[in-house]
Amino acid sequence: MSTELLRADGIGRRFGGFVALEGISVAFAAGELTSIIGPNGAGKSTFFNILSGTLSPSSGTLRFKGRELNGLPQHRFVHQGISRSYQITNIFPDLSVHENVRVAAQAMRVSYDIWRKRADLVELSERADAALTSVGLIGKRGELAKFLAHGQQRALEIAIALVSEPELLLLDEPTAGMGPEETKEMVALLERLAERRTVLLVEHKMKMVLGLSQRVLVLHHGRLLADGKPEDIRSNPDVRRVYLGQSEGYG
Ligand SMILES: Nc1ncnc2c1ncn2[C@@H]1O[C@H](COP(=O)(O)OP(=O)(O)OP(=O)(O)O)[C@@H](O)[C@H]1O
Repeated sequence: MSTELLRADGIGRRFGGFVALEGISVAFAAGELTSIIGPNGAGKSTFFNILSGTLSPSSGTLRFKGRELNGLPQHRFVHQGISRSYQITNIFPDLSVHENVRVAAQAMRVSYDIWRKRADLVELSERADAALTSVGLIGKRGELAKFLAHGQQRALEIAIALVSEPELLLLDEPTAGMGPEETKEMVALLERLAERRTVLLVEHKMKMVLGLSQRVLVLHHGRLLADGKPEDIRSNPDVRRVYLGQSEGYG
């Protein structure tokens, strides 16, 4: 039987008088790779931001391994075991690849001790390298981040999210801006990452999502339109209707 990791109950979000999300109830099992899709403006980012602690819900409850998360700041989500990547590049271009991840590891520390022992710094460095190995960037550790190709920069963002060793990894459009070749490499990376942890991602590329995910949630107008295995989503008439006329078809 699969263990429930994250549970959202009746999640809603308003922006002024506008209802961006309403009544979303969904539970995520440990070990699954789930994708959230939906047409533009469906509420994907809003929901993703709520699940990662970047945004508070206006209503509803969020629980991680049974513990309520509502009201916790985002760094506490990270300490609970939930880590996210950012779609907007969140890296320091003039730092090396390794330094980018090490800085993230350092920032995770609850308190900063200026008399930190050398052993601690070595440990941070090793953690950074382990995260870089996980995303296939260890060979680039000494390069300045700004010289990485776009796909490699996206992989670096994921390494930054991985350095806290999260149980739940949330990825915001990991293949955004990528061509077919880079997308293929990212999909292979996501598959590898999902072997050892629970992954939840927001994506626009429907064909890729259906090939990669074990489960797909479809949002539409701030509500959960469909929730199921890729094959069920592919044949779901409601999903087909909302995607009709969109440039990103089923492929
Ligand atoms: N800070 C905000 N203030 C006001 N309205 C917002 C805010 N953030 C999102 N919205 C509105 O909420 C709705 C859902 O937005 P959201 O960004 O979550 O959709 P999305 O599915 O991620 O869209 P896209 O695929 O275009 O990124 C949209 O109508 C958007 O205009």
